[in-house]
Amino acid sequence: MCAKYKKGFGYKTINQRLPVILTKVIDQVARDKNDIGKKLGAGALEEVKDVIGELAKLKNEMVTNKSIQRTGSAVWNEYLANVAKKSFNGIEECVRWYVAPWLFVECYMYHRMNEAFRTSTFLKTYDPFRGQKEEAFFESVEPACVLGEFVLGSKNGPELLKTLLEVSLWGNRCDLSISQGESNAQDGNLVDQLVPLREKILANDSQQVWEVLEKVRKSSSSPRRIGYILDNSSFELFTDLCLANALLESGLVDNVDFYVKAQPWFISDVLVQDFHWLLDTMASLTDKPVLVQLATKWKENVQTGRFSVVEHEFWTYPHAFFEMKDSEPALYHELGSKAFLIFKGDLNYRKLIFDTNWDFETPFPKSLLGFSPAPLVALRTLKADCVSGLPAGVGEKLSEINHDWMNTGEYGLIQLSE
Ligand SMILES: O=P(O)(O)OC[C@H]1O[C@](O)(CO)[C@@H](O)[C@@H]1O
Ligand SMILES: [Mn+2]
Repeated sequence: MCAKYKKGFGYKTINQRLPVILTKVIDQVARDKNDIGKKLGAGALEEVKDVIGELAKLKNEMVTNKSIQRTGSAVWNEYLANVAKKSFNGIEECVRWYVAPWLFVECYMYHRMNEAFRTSTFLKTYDPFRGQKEEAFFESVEPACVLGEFVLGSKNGPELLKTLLEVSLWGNRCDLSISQGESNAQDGNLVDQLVPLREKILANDSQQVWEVLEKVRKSSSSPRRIGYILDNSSFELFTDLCLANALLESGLVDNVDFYVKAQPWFISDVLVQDFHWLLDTMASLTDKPVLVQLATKWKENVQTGRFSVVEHEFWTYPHAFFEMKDSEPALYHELGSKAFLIFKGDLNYRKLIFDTNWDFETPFPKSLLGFSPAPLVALRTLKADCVSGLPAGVGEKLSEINHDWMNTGEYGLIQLSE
């Protein structure tokens, strides 16, 4: 899929969404300029100007449909060469913003943005999205308290697990990329919304997920460790922690390894510091005892290693996941050592199914193209126009009602591949 078809979501993304997102990054850096200068001195101030120049250049390349440029990253250059080889007779110059695969181009924008920061001296670890992520959590403190009370007051077992799979799924509606950085917090009590939302789950394997996890619980291999490939910070991360908490406390698994991005990504994606920020912030909200209680528990899990946070550059590469086995065999092997994997969100889903226009009814495991390090579940609200594994007729019916149904975040999936 690429951005050349004006009716597709790819076109809208390259033509409207990404320029807005990048402009906001430039504005943010410009706003932070004086602070950075005051804190770090004149050298830093000069550098901020250079970074803004780089970002403006990037925006110009995007809106004028220039060729995708090589960068300082061998991995990205090799991927670009392969895209050229596969679709453009090897001519890299022909790989332009509107004709290159959409997934590649969208990731490339964030890669180039990060390169501008990372190659600087003073702004190496600057995260232009930090403020938005933090604000998003403060906007969802009330729904988080309600959910926290629910989690603490519930009995472990299949019902709670299935409920929390849905909670974590709908947490994925709160990403800041779909809203181009505008506030997109959880609205109201999510637990109460679950029943009416259920009809929006187009494929729901939560019972089978429970059965697979029961097998994990009974298995002799110890410790029973799962990998949780996270997506967004703030309320979504809170829902993920609630699910992980239930997995531990029900005795289904012993350890949860959370995989996070190593660079600011798609605005709201979790970085290591976002993970710890959330726990520290919850612990500091003394007028919200339920959040303090959960933070204490989860910090203890981090200290004892029952929770761990792992960053890996692969999650900010352009590769589809079926390519991981060859391009990042060590990570594939590492995921293969887990008893179960949870993949969150739209971008991870697109990478799982190679961002391909599958027939709606193609079985989900088949659309993973051989990616199968361990049994896995995808929890994803649909925010891009690709999907697989739908029951007969469902996709066709929804297309008749609203041609944009795959891009709105209104529908969800809980899909298992054993
Ligand atoms: O945070 P998520 O669920 O991966 O969504 C990321 C965003 O990227 C996209 O996949 C592509 O732009 C959107 O559809 C979505 O807004
Ligand atoms: Mn995201």
